[in-house]
Amino acid sequence: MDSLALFCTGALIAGGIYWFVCILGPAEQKGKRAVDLSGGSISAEKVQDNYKQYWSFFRRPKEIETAEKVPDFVDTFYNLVTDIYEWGWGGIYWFVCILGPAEQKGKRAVDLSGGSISAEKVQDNYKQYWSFFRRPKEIETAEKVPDFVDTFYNLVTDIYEWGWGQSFHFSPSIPGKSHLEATRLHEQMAVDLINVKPGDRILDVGCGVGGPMRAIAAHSRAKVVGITINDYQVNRARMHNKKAGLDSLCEVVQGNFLEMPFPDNSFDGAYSIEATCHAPKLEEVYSEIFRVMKPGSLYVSYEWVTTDKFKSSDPEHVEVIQGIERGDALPGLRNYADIAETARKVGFEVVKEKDLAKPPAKPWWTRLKMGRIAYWRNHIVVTILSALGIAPKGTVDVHEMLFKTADYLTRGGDTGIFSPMHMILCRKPEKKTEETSSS
Ligand SMILES: C=C(CC[C@@H](C)[C@H]1CC[C@H]2C3=CC[C@H]4[C@H](C)[C@@H](O)CC[C@]4(C)[C@H]3CC[C@]12C)C(C)C
Ligand SMILES: C[S@@+](CC[C@H](N)C(=O)[O-])C[C@H]1O[C@@H](n2cnc3c(N)ncnc32)[C@H](O)[C@@H]1O
Repeated sequence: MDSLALFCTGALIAGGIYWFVCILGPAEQKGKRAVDLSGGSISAEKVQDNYKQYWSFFRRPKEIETAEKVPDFVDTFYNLVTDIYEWGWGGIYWFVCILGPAEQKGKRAVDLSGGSISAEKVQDNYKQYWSFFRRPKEIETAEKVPDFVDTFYNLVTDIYEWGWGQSFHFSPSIPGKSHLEATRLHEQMAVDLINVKPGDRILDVGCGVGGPMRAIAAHSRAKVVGITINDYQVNRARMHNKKAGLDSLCEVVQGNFLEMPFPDNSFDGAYSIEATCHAPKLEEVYSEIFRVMKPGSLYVSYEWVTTDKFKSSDPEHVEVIQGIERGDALPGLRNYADIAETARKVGFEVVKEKDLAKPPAKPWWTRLKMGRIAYWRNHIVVTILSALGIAPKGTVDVHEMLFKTADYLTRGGDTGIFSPMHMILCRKPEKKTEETSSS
């Protein structure tokens, strides 16, 4: 059996088991399960008799003469069928919800698109993306990176939202807490670190569709301005902000974080969550952030890095890191030691630095591992939707790329050679120091 056939068979078996379990599982969130089917208010041992009576009464509806008996038999009918209806419709509803929202009001599989790329160009754009990022170490034309990152987010934004939620980042698992709660705590920690007050204006560098921005605005009551290179994300983020009733606190701007459309010294604080890793040179984005921050204000970043366990002489380490780079549009992962050095170089004081992935924190990658069955199911859904012409051609390739990337990320976590949450907290000094003003 070749690998494609093996993959399809595996996917079908996994999908079948999952679906079987879920037919027997909840119809809606807390709905009706097949194992709970009953005879309504008829006791279990009388269901068969009641069915026979019902059937002999309604078998020939045209001949029903005793009209006053009808309501009673209608009642019997509903006792017999209510659970089956609930289960059956629930099953259909549930299937739609497999195709449905990741979070409460998220993205449905039938709405998967190529972002701002028209459906017929998705496959070509994927090929262009892939030929650019296939060998990240060889990327020489750094100025092309933001364009390709933009293409990447056109291709993946809907899949991320559908399969992950509105926050495009990781967070350490927290026993007893859901992914969503752990995500929120990780986001709130960022804004707590930069000491902002209600009404302050802060910057979200690389804001995605704004999951963190909304959580941070709601938690701190600060006004958050987010910037993303991707136009499609701007529209999604604005739509979500409005739906969440947070549009008075959250603003979203399309732009390149290497040349931001904001005046000098205009923000009371800034943060970036797993976004600056897309910059070809960290120094360029850090110096832009430094420029727009007010003197004395704080900036926190969660950076993607290779850790002290990474050995460039180990081919397996290199394979994992390159796999992460190409599946995540990264022009080259940085080593953790470069982060603080770059921050200082652009003029920041480094207040604190800590890898939030290190124990006692619980693994951030368990969510990826646990999601594997869902990825197979998603793969089947995407393949079917794409074959039916509902999802753009190319969506299957993008999904497959993400599938592989999830595996590299998990290996990066398991081996400890990679962290997506190397935290650095920096202050812009009140006055420029001698050293930075002369350099
Ligand atoms: C910070 C970045 C993104 C980090 C994560 C949010 C995403 C990295 C890999 C993504 C995913 C991998 C597998 C997908 C799966 C196959 C699909 O069925 C559903 C979506 C995934 C789980 C997807 C979700 C987002 C990620 C976890 C980078 C880009 C700097
Ligand atoms: C992995 S997402 C993280 C989004 C968000 N911080 C979150 O956690 O949900 C990275 C974000 O960085 C943005 N980005 C990457 N390169 C950029 C650039 N040059 N200018 C502006 N935004 C950029 C992407 O558009 C995307 O929104």
